[in-house]
Amino acid sequence: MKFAEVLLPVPIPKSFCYAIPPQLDLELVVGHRVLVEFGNRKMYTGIVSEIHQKVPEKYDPKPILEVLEVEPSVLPSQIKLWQWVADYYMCSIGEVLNVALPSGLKLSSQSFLQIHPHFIVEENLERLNDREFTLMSYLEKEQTIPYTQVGEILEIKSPYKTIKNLIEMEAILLIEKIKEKYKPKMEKRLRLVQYYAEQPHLVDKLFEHLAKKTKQEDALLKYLSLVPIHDDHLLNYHGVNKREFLHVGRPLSPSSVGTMTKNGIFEEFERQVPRFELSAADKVQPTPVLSPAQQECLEKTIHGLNEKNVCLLHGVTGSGKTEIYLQLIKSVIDNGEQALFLIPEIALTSQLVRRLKVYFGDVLGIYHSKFSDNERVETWKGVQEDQFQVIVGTRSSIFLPFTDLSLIIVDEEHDSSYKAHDPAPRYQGRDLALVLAHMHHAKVVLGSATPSLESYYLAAKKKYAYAGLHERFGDAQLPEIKIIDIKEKRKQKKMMDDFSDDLLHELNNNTEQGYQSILFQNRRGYSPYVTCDVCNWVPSCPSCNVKLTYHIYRNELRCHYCGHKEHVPHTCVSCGSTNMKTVGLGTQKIEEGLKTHLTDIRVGRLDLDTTRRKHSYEQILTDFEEGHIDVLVGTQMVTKGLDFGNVRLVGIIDADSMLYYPDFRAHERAFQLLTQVSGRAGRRGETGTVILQTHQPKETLFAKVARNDYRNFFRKEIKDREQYHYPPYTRLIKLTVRSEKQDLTNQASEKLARLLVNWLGQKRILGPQEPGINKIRNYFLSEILIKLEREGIDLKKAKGLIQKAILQQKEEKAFSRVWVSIDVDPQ
Ligand SMILES: Nc1ncnc2c1ncn2[C@@H]1O[C@H](COP(=O)(O)OP(=O)(O)OP(=O)(O)O)[C@@H](O)[C@H]1O
Ligand SMILES: [Zn+2]
Repeated sequence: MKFAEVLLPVPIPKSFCYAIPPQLDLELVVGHRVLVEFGNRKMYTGIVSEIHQKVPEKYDPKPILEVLEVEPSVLPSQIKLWQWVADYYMCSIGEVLNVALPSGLKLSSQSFLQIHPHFIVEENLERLNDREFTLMSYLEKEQTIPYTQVGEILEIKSPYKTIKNLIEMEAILLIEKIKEKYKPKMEKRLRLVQYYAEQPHLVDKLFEHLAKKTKQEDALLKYLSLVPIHDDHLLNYHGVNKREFLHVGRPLSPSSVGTMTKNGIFEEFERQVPRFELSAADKVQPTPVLSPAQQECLEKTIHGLNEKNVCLLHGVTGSGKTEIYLQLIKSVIDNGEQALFLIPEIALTSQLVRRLKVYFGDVLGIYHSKFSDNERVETWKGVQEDQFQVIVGTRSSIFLPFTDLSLIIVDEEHDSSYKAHDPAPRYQGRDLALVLAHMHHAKVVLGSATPSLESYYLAAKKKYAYAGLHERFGDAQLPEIKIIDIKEKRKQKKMMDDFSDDLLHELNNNTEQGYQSILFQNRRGYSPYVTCDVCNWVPSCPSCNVKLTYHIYRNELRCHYCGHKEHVPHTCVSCGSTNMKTVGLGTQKIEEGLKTHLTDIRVGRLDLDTTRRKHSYEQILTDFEEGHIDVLVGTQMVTKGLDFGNVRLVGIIDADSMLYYPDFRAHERAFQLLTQVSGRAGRRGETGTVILQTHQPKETLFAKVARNDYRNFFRKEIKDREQYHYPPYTRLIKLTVRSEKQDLTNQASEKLARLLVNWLGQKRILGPQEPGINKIRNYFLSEILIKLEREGIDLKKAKGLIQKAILQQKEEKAFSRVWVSIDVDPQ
């Protein structure tokens, strides 16, 4: 008898043993998706992680019900990675599986039954017992029913036997019904019938024919101006988007165009809208020629990779790091191997994909959290079957089934969106990329204009190779950064609301000369709210301990943690006064202010509120790129890798708030953000300008940003980290204790902290303390921070003790409704 260890998507840190029925014995291998029963009548898709002959001692294993595929979807190397993630990030392998595997590959008790297409109930009445007959009649009526309903229909507890008989009889099929059906988006297009397109002289005849029908003539003219078939008749093949043809530019009469279609001049056809539209011909182009400085940097990188496997590519903003990545990826493709190009969450734009598609064509696959299940499964299969040699994707693409990975590029490696928060595993994509590479003997390039302190530290210690690129591509220079003293300006009455005279002047000037500008406002920790002018009462969220944020357009208050909304109160709940006023400074207020001070300027806004819908982020950037927006106001979103040649001015409304964020990374973040946003200015041709407004013009960090002096920034920051025992000198693990009662949370966290102090020592435990926001979604929170040394400590043992402490506490009855989440390397 053989057994299989099966991984299930449940938060229990182990695999589960199932018996392999004899008929499945030959086909089953590690990595297969199988259907199993778990708990009471629940069915799950599991992944076989091991096949063995050890008979379980304590229980009688249930059998595997089905093998769901011929070729396994998961590779043994992936299971190894999942296990690593579970161990390092202190969660169950089931939780990893849950994040790693696209939902399209996870069948669960939500599976469906359906009549086998060849089975006719009337002809088989004698073979069916009563129960089976009841179920089949039901199915004839309903077509498909969920597995979970079968018990109810038959009024029995465990319906599996009935189902199994019916499957064996080939009376029914078990199917995986995908919740979100993949519907390709179609568009209606229009083109000349091929007959005319191939013989342009006939088109001239056509004009004679249409001489008195001006509307039709008009339509034909417009078509020919859009699709110059006289130059190249092949252009006709793609035709034009029908709706745009009718309504964009000179409008046409739909009925005339309809007549022309009826008369066989135009023809309509449908085309699937590509997920990322390609503008150029779908031909693969040669990668760009590198400048001498880029070439040198490329050679240094290759040399570095050969020596150390990991290379930090530190290139100033606009230096053309992407072009260097392209060369590296190109040689991977030529060798017939795979490359993974990781980018931060928001940076996956059609701008970038278009750029890459042009060079790599069909071997480029895309993987994104915003894709539907089916799209993700498509990419998954494409990687496994070697259809894709290059994957560009966000952090979850680390979990794809690579067979022959030889290079990983982590672009903007400092970006905090590489870190996953909830749910577990709370992994750091950059760090995990290094682990994945190690498993595949692949190389890693970490690229950034503002490297994370950790990566630069390791490069300085010669653990990583280092390749610098200190100049911008072409003749472009780094922008000139002007520091403006807000306090001084106020004194001189030269502040108009939030704008200094210099900023308004530059904005005006820049726009008049036909250039574009970006205005950055870091809203984090400094958002607009409503307050009572008499008693200072501020409305807050009923379920979270936070102030509500004011949204000017809808004139309402919103909680940014749970989404709660309410009307702006007219009277103060606390003192009854009617003097309610708005305070604070968000992107919305900047946008409004700008419109009043510079009336002729077209302003756009890019932040969480304007980009909630699936394509709105793209849309705003396209509008900006096409010049429909003069000034783009935004949060951190405007800082990430945007490459617009026409931007010459960047304004930073208030640089100070970032410095005081209660986090040991505050200075690092501020340096990175300010440098990155400044780097959007003057990327081609004329040198850009940055106006940085602050109340502390003497702050040395700003001077370092202005001089682009990463090295001195690093020197000071790393000293502080060493002195106060923070990463990269230590490792942090953050525990968040959570319950519905404040007392209970406090008791539990204090007790847990005491236990940890006993086991790990006083100096390694900080807290418990209430976080700045101590109540979210009706749960009260408390945090414990554990600091572990980098060296000379048994990390595995320490983590084991932490887990044991949490478990031990959970077993106490008083704390059964307390939850503790673990965040290793919090960010
Ligand atoms: N060798 C080259 N040939 C042609 N164009 C280039 C070359 N190198 C860079 N460029 C152009 O210069 C601009 C900046 O390059 P890129 O976006 O790769 O910079 P980056 O280093 O990624 O900057 P950032 O860190 O600011 O995002 C791009 O528009 C790019 O197309
Ligand atoms: Zn809330």
